[in-house]
Formats: sequence, structure tokens, C-alpha cells
Amino acid sequence: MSSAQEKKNSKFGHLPLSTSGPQETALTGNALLRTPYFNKGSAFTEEERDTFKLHGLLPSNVQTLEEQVRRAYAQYQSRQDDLAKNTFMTSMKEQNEVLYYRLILDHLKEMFSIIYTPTEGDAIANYSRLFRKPEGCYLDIEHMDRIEDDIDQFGGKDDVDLIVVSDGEQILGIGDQGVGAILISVAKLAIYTLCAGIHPARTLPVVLDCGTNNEELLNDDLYLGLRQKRARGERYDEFVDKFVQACRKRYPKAYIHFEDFGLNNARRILDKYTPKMACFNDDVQGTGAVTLAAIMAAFKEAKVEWGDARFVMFGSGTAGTGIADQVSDAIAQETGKSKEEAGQQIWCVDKPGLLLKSKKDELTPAQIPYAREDGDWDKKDHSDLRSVIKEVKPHVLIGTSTKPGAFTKEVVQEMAKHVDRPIIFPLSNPTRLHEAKPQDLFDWTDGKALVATGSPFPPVKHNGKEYDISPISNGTGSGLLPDVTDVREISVHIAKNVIQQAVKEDLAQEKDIPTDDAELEEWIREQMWDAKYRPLKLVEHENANAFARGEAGAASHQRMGSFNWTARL
Ligand SMILES: NC(=O)c1ccc[n+]([C@@H]2O[C@H](COP(=O)([O-])OP(=O)(O)OC[C@H]3O[C@@H](n4cnc5c(N)ncnc54)[C@H](O)[C@@H]3O)[C@@H](O)[C@H]2O)c1
Ligand SMILES: O=C(O)C[C@H](O)C(=O)O
Ligand SMILES: [Mn+2]
Repeated sequence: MSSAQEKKNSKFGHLPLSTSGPQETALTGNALLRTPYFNKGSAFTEEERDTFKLHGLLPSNVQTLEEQVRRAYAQYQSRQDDLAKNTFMTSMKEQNEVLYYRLILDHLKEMFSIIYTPTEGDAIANYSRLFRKPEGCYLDIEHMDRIEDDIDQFGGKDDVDLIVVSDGEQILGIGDQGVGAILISVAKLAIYTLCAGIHPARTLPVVLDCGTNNEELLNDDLYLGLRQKRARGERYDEFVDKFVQACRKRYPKAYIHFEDFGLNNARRILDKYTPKMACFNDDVQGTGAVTLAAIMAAFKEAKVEWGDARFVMFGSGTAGTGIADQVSDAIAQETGKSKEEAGQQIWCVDKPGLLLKSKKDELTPAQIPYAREDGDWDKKDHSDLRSVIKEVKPHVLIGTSTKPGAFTKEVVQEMAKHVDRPIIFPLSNPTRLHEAKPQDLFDWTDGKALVATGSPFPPVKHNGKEYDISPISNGTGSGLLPDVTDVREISVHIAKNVIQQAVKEDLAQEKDIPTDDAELEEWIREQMWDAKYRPLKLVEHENANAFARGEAGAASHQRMGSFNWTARL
């Protein structure tokens, strides 16, 4: 969209990410139908069928988006199992992006677990078997020197706002999935579009294929990634750095989201790049932020004060220490304690039991601040979770261990002996790896537990009543967290607060940001991409014919014809 177009369509004048107004394309006929960002299928109007030479390529009846959603939903429902539904949705996305997002937005609660955890985990584990069409950017460590060229196909320097990248080493709780990790980047970006209105054609999913240590994949003839052991050390760091520098050069405004890196790399990479650029690790920071929000909600219900609260983290890896850091920040902020003092309210447990200072050499840098003095535990058993719970008497127990069933009846009832409302969050994904099932937590505590989970669970029943369980993952929620159906308005609210804080700290890069609350909200809403058809405008281009035949340089890529791409033509 040209900036003149943006101006005309926005009451606020120039908006950098305006999503309103006609979309320009040079594509016609089959090339247009095969471009998911523009394709409207049976919803192309008569005028568009004239302009874009679509007569003869479509049945004559013109349908509405609502009618298309009805048909697509019936097709979706007819799929036998969750993985088949996930595959159906993937092919829907390859055909018609607006319809894909509209269908999900209209059935958000039902479809979240299909397009995301837990079913997306199965799709990733079966990536090389289910593969039909590539999506996103595949970079491999054997070809580091062409990274810049490889990522150059996705638009001009102002065309990409958000990059999600994974090296596939710790996908959800299912470990090393090699090149299949591209699907976690794709799924996270779909969540950004659904929940926050991030423009789908301004995002870039990436996998960094560094090999895999997953023997099953290495022995699978159909495996699509590099068939070699994972690279480590300097070579790995060089690969990540080349990728980051290439992104900075080609898409200087893009924000990089790191996802599902392994324990020894996730925090290290985040710490390395945070001072230099806009980046984020979801497992460290996203998990920390959403878990903290659920803890705040639970504290209100349980009437726990920050100054007295005690926390046990079970599984102190990337997510566990990420949560611990945000919790200690919150304690420090609420009580005026130093961060070190605040950390004393958190007990971290991992495979060998409670983290102790004497084992410093075996701890990760992120675990060290939480290691306890050995002397304090000389006479107390700290080798298993139940013993630690007995001594610490925590208000909050969080599981990010990937150890299913670790929160046993004994552990939970020990906790319930010491606090009125045990706050228990089994967060390990996918569902089968959860440390406990919500229904058990209710049954074992006579309905007193306050529960949030990593993947969605059905409501639990207690004394004839039903209680929703909050899934703690990006943007989803009910029970302790707001309902997922309200997620876009919540995003507006969060964006408003972030913008206002940026303005206060003199960090805002945009000028003319509305100062009035309601105007600012409207300004944000206007920039959120919504799943609706926009008018299409044919633009002339000398390469249009070659483009339509798939001969133009970038046309080999599936993102061809997105509004970014045509803007480059
Ligand atoms: N719900 C969410 O929002 C969310 C977000 C991020 C991660 N997670 C889940 O958390 C889990 C961990 O992810 P991660 O990225 O932190 O992985 P990670 O590998 O970085 O950390 C896992 C930690 O658990 C420890 N652990 C393994 N087995 C254990 C056992 N038997 N007892 C105690 N500790 C044990 C490991 O030593 C490691 O320190 C995954 O299942 C992931 O899906 C959930
Ligand atoms: O945050 C989530 O929704 C999932 C998480 O990133 C995970 O790795 O399990
Ligand atoms: Mn993750």
C-alpha cells in the first residue's frame, strides 16, 4: 500500500502499518488464486473477476466470507482426529489467508489447541512425513555464507516487522525436532496475527537447521533437515550471529523473537543480543510475563502478600528461571526489597533436587542466583519435591520440568497442609507432559487449588460446579486469566500501556501519537490486521506476466504477491 493510500484511509493521517484500504497487486488469473494473501476464492466479486481475469477459473456463484467460513468449518469438523484437523488448517492457510484467520477467530477457543499446543507438537514431530509445501525461511549451518541472500526473498527493508526463529533443540517439551521447528515459528506468528493483529504478510518464520541429535530423525529416510549431529560451540555461535546480523542489515526494523532454543543456548543468546537490538525469548520472557499475570490474579483470590509469598519452581531450565526472574522482579517492586533478597523467596528444584550453592559448577548462569546455602539444608531432606515442599511450605508451585505426573497426590496434599489455597501451575507442554491434571489437583485439595496449565484443558468439576482452567500460553486464557475470546481487546489495552510508557520514557519513535486514551486505542485498533477481505486494486508492472508464470526472481517463493512483494516490484 502506498503511503498516499494510507493517508487517505486513516483518520489519523500516516500510519506505518495501516491495514485499511485497497491492496495493490499485479497478479491476475491463476497466479492470484494461488497467492494465499490475496486469494478470496468464491468470494471474488464480479468486478474483481473482470479486472483480474478470473472468469472461467471459479464457479459462478459469488459467496460471502461468512458463507465460506460455514463451509470450511463443516469440512474441518469432518476431519477424524486432531492431527488431521491441524493438517486441514495448514492447507487452508496455503489457500486463503483471510479465510484461515477468520475461521479461527470465529472458533478461537475450540481451535487453539489444534493450531497450537498440543496438536502442533504432533505436527512438528511428524514434519517430514506430513510435509506438502514449505512455509517460511530455511537456513542451514552448511550454507552460512548465503544467509543474507536466503532471507532477502521476503521483502524490502521496511517490509518485515517481526521474525520468529527457532533452532529446534527444545520444541515445547518434546525436545530436538530438527528442521520441523519451522512449524513452531509459523504457529507462533499465526498466534501474533490472531491475538495482536500483527500483519501476516509482514512477518517471517525462520528455522536455523544446525543438525539434530534426535536419532529417530537421523534414521528416518524421509527426514528433510541436515542429517548430522547438532553443531555446538563457535561454529553454532557464528551461525546464529550471521543470521542476526543478516536480519539487522536486511530488515533493520524487525524485532527478533527467539523460540524453543536449547537450555544452554536460549538464555545465553538472549543476553548476548538484548543490549544491542530489539529481541525477545518467549520461553524466558513470554512465559515469565504470562505466569506472573496468573500469579497476580491468584494472589488476589488467595489473599497472599508479595512480602510473605514463597515459591517452588520444579524444573529450573529456560522457562523455570525465566519465571523466577520475573517473580523476583515483582517481589522487589512490590516490597522494596533488593532483587537478591527477593530471590530468597524462590526455591528452585531440578533433576538432582534443590539447587545448592555447593553444586555451583553444575548450575547454569540463570540458576546461580537461586542456589541455596548448603548449611541451611544440612539437616533437611532436599532430594525430592515432596521434602522440599514440606520444608518450604510454598504458596505457589510451578512445573516446567517436562516430567509428567511429578505433582503427585502426596506432593499436592503436603502443600495443601500449609496454605489455604495452593496455587499450582503445571506448565509442561504438550498436554501429556503436564506435571498434574487439573481435575486431580481439585480432587486432592477439595477444590481449594488455584490452577493454570500449559496447554488447554477442559473445565474441571467440583461439588456439582464447573471451573475453567487457564492455559498459560501466549494469548490464551480463562479462569485466572481473561477469556481468550477477548484477547484482541486485551492486546489493545497492553499496547496502549506500553506506548504510554514509551512516550513517558522518551523512547517512542512515532510522532503524533494520540494523547487521549480513547483516541490512542482507536489508533492501535486501526493498525491491527483483521481477517476481512479488502478491495483489490490492479497495478501495472512490466514483470507482471513473467511474475504470473512464476518466472520473476522472487516468484519462486510462496510469499510472492503479498503486499510487501508487490510493493517491491
Ligand atoms: N505454558 C507455557 O507457557 C510454557 C512456556 C515455555 C515452556 N513451557 C514448557 O516447559 C517445559 C520446559 O521447557 P524449557 O524450555 O524450560 O526446557 P529446558 O530444557 O530449558 O528446561 C527443562 C528443565 O527441567 C529439568 N528437568 C528435566 N527432568 C526433570 C525432572 N525429572 N525433575 C526435575 N527437573 C527436571 C531439566 O534439567 C531442565 O533444567 C516444556 O514442557 C515446555 O513446553 C511451557
Ligand atoms: O508459550 C507457549 O505457549 C508454549 C511455550 O512456548 C512452550 O515452549 O511450551
Ligand atoms: Mn516455547
